[in-house]
Amino acid sequence: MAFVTPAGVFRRRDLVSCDGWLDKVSQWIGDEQYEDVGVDVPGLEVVDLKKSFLRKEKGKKGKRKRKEIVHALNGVSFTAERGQIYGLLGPNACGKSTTMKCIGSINAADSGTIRVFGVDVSKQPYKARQMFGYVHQDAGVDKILTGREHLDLFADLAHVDTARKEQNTEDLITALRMENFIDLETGVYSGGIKRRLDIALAMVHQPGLLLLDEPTTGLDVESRAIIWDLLREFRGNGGCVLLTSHYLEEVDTLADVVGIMDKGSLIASGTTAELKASLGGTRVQIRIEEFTSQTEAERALEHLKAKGAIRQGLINPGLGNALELVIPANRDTSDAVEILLRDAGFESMFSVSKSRMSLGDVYLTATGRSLQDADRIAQAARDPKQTKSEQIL
Ligand SMILES: Nc1ncnc2c1ncn2[C@@H]1O[C@H](COP(=O)(O)OP(=O)(O)OP(=O)(O)O)[C@@H](O)[C@H]1O
Repeated sequence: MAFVTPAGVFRRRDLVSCDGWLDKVSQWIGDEQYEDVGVDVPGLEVVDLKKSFLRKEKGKKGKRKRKEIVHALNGVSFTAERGQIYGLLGPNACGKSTTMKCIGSINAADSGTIRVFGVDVSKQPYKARQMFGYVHQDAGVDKILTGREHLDLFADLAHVDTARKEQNTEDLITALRMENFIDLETGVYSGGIKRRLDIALAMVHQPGLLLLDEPTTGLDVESRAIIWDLLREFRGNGGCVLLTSHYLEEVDTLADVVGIMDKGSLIASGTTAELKASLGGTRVQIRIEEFTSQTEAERALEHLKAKGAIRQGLINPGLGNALELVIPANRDTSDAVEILLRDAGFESMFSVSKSRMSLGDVYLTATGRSLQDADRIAQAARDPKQTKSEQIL
């Protein structure tokens, strides 16, 4: 686990074992980190970001190790303004965390530019870190310290003066409703409370940009609602947020602008309303039978494709092999599809439902896969050893 603090990036082992660590940190921070920046620059600018990894597979005795280059980011560009939540959406392994890690200066990008409030992250990392707070994908708190001790430590690392530290700490404890937990060792915290503390740690030095890598994955409903409220308040005060998520609903609800990532590239971006409107079609779900066989569902889908009746379509095994279809705007929607299916010998439908486009449909239309399917494929392709080493980091 890495802690990203304004003073640098540290591993958990540094935190527990390094004597005199704070003194060392003090030498690394200069006063220039605290200079004000212009108010007109965007919170975050990412230009043509590229990053590849060399993935090495450990060979068995006597056998060669296999090496493979993974192009995690293929030139990603986007801008997030102040007072805006920018949601990065995409399946496993599409490059969301790598984007975050490059912005957060955990990974060095191969090429491209990242500016946080106008400050180039690769040229002035310490200054940039003063301006953002980073919440890692996995909870990054230490078991042996209390929540308050963590906050104290992180505020000290950022050289927050005592009065401001006390005020910020109290504000965050109240906003995240942590009063009953803050003086307990974090070893006894539930996942939701740990996550709330993680967010408090990222905000204790009052950054202008928050980088949140899947902040609510697996959280209870209460913690999620509390975090959402805090993010809305932060945005309302002019803060800028970059958020990655697997949850369509979260991005749809929170984000002002959404970037959809696939295979290391940003394939679409805009407000959720713009993205949905750009599709200009209708979403239809058809269940031929309550439980349609895979063969019959495939035959029906092929028939609709051959007739040019749909723009995208897939079979949903989780719903009795239902057909999930995107029908172009100029087509007469579900009735025409039903007639075509009847022509192909499918007598009556178990159910037919129409809806407006969702963010999931935007993804489906852009990639030809549902987000869930893309997740499953990426999960299967991912190297388990590398995944483990990323988790340890
Ligand atoms: N340190 C690393 N070494 C080798 N490959 C890596 C490393 N970090 C990431 N990758 C690879 O880069 C690609 C993008 O990974 P990344 O973690 O950015 O995806 P993601 O979209 O955040 O997925 P998830 O939601 O599962 O975290 C993946 O193929 C991943 O295996």
